[in-house]
Amino acid sequence: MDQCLTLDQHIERYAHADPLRAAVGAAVRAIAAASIDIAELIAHGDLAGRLGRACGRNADGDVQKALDLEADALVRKALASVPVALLLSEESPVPESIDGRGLIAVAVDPLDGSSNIDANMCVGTIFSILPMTADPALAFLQPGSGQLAAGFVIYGPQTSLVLTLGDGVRIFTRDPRDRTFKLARSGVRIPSRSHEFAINASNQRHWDPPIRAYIEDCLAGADGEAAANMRWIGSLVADAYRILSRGGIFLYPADGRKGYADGRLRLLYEAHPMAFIVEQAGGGATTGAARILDVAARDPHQRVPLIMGSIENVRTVERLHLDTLILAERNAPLFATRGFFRI
Ligand SMILES: O=P(O)(O)OC[C@H]1O[C@](O)(COP(=O)(O)O)[C@@H](O)[C@@H]1O
Ligand SMILES: [Mg+2]
Ligand SMILES: [Mg+2]
Repeated sequence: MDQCLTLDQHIERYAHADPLRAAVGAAVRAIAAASIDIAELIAHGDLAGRLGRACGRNADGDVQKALDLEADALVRKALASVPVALLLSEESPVPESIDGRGLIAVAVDPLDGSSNIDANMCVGTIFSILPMTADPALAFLQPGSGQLAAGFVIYGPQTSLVLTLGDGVRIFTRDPRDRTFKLARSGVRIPSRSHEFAINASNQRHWDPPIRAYIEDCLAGADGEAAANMRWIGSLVADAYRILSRGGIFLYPADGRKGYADGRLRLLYEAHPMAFIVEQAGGGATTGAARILDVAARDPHQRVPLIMGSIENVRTVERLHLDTLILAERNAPLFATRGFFRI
């Protein structure tokens, strides 16, 4: 690993006189610069609880906090000087044109995990970069496999930027002394199997049979193994960072609640970039029935079930979904035995 390699130096090497790569690199640098401002805003302290104050609702109906809007403004300002053709933000109803000659389209979740702001817990910024299409209306309708780059910043005890440019995953950590990101880890790999799972268990009664069966077996200790450990932070960036560090599986499935037929997370600026990162680190990301990177959006704020992490765990969840389909076709009872592991 290159000791003390900065993000800027890494991007210079990557961009290397290629106009499309130069545009990608410029966008990553701009988002990284905005993220340093966001990190400082958060670290400055929130004495009056101002950052967590609700101030409206976004196009998707989610409550917007002051920090959601400030992060959005900072990212937007940083990208204004970059050749980005289209920008889609969680906080805007539709994609916006920025630079008619731009070569790339950027989707961004300026502030992920906003329910954690008041609790002084980790939040983040997530982004995905796609090549611009001849017809602008098609730019955000590409499958996730079309992404040129994806990343997220986690504002935690350390501020770190997790990045893939399609050649593995690197983690850069902010050095507060000179406001730069420096390479902390390269060639990040997710262990192929893990006993740690992350799901919002309060929704258990609404889950479909495959998810219910998987979690039941995690808790029971399937196949004579030790029972699994559970972690749920409620910030996708933090749950993803933990999985990149030590493995595990994250599940935000579809469930039976009104408005959750496709889960909670948004395809273009949450699931696609996370799936790209996780696959580049040797993990898997699925809806249960399809690889996330094969899914193309129908609309900008589309939601999608997201199950990602250690590849063997993800494959097990996929197998449970397939088994459900097969059993439904045969009209067979789903729970002949307690769990699907024993079908
Ligand atoms: O509150 P829930 O339903 O458990 O959802 C938590 C999930 O929602 C999110 O906060 C959604 O992201 P936003 O905060 O950007 O809307 C994820 O970070 C997290 O994984
Ligand atoms: Mg989010
Ligand atoms: Mg958000």
